[in-house]
Amino acid sequence: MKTFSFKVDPLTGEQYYEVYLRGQQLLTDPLLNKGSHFSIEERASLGLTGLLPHGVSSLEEEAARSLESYRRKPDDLERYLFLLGLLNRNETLFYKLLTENLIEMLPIVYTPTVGQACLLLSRIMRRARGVYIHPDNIAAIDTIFANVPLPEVQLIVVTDGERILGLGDLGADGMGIPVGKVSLYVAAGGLHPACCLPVCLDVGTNNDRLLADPLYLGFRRRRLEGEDYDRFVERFVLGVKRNFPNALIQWEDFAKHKAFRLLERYRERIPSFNDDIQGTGATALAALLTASRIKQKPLAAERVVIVGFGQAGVGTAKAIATYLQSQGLPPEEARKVVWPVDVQGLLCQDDPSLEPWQRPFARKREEIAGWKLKDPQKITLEDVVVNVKPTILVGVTAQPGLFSTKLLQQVAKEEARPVILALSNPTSKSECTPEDALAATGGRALVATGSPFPPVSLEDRTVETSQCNNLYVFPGVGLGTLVAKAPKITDEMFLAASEALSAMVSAEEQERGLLLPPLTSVRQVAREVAVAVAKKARDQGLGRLLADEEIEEVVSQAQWEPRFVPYRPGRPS
Ligand SMILES: NC(=O)C1=CN([C@@H]2O[C@H](COP(=O)(O)OP(=O)(O)OC[C@H]3O[C@@H](n4cnc5c(N)ncnc54)[C@H](O)[C@@H]3O)[C@@H](O)[C@H]2O)C=CC1
Ligand SMILES: CC(=O)C(=O)O
Ligand SMILES: [Mg+2]
Repeated sequence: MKTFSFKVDPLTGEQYYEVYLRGQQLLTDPLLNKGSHFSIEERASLGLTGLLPHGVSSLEEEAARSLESYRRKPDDLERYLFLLGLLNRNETLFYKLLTENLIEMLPIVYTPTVGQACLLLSRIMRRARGVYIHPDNIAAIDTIFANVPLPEVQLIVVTDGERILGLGDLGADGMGIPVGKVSLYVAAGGLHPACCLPVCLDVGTNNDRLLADPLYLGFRRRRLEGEDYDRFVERFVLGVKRNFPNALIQWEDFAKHKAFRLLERYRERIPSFNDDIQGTGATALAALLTASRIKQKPLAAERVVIVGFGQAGVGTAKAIATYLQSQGLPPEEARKVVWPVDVQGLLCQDDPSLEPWQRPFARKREEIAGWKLKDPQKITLEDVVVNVKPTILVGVTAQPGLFSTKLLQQVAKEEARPVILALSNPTSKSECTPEDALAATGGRALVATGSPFPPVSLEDRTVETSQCNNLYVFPGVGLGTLVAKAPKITDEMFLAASEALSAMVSAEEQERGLLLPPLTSVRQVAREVAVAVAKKARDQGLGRLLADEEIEEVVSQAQWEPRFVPYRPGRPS
């Protein structure tokens, strides 16, 4: 259902949209609606005469009006609803507002408020976005995709809602996450909103609260599992390949058992990646590379304890190992820098409950032979900290307060500049706050967190905390892969993303406590990451063979700025 086409006037070179909607229909189409910006000529030619007040506003004036309304909202959830309402009414205006007020609005459209919204989504949603695919409509997958009112889908963010941030199974209410991620693809990555599609694979939920809630809007059954689940996802992927042959798939917020399996099953078949595994790993590695510069100590010489060895934990471990191998370390040595901890404590090779993705990092029992342990059957996080003397501690468990003052003090006892990454989201799930980490380490820690935290005032200085969140990586990886037309996304492309990202942190920013570039530069970050990813793809023989300058040029050209273009009436061919 095409509603418009991009056009260029052959005589003047002017870009415009040929628009197929008229009147009220045009005003209710969020991609096309310009609100009070429609010119007098457009109002006449597109059936809008009399449907709008007299005044014609510039985009800047519309944005100023919206910002006033936004700031009148009493709380974050109301601000979220306002912004989502704007997105559903006038996308260009939404992105103008978001890009110009990113620091203020990011915590609303993304973590933490998006988590609060997902917990309530069936109760607060006013208009659905993207597509919902469930067992009762998967047979009509081609019809579902034909109903998508976008000219060409190139980017899909898909969830099945089973592990939404650290909040667990939220079923179809997890759709807030793909919607939020897509808004960053546009605001940071610069992808055009008309080519991004959020998708919910609503295969049911095992959340009893939702199943019992009469207002829950999702597929009210227990989750599809096993072969039925795999068949369902396969039908979705084949549908994507048939209908949107150039689209890239970003897997988001799946439960770990499915996430690892889907990543491996599809990564060679379709351009796709798992944001929680690979995007997080690449971002955490970038923060560690910056820390390594600050400490003037190579990453190979650090001892990294990763607590929570699921998607984000394994992704971070793999990113570290990939980097160290690129520096010449043999694979086994590279993996040994990481000490993996999960619910059972330190992961050891003789543990029969190890998951396949944990196994390569599990330690040999001989390595802990001399350790003093309270209970040799369970090597706790405290045991690991006392015996390994970590120089870097990474938390991805969704267990708030797991990094206690005592634990942090123990780390600081042995290391002058401990790196503490408390990456769990939303804010309420963080393993510790920057304030806790700095207080326990006498202000010596280099800290980053998954959700935003305010700066911490110490006696002699103020320390800022980077938000170490995959938002720094996924928009650029998506953009770079699409621009390169790469058929797959390799670990080396993610490594290139990490290196480009870390290289952007200036000495002055490092001085302020930042391990990643300031959030105000996310658009340049996406650009640099995209260029690095596209160059790496080319060097690996994937996708288009472009010179460096050509890659830089096509990435710049691909980044859309929120602005209105003129409309001319047309009929779909
Ligand atoms: N900052 C960022 O960019 C990202 C942050 N995250 C956050 O990280 C958290 C975990 O996400 P995933 O790794 O995707 O989940 P996951 O479910 O794949 O892994 C979490 C792991 O933590 C383990 N765990 C739970 N309690 C523990 C404890 N007390 N001690 C040790 N291990 C424990 C679980 O057994 C599981 O293996 C979530 O809060 C999520 O929001 C995830 C992706 C990106
Ligand atoms: C940031 C993110 O992807 C997560 O917390 O799941
Ligand atoms: Mg995620």
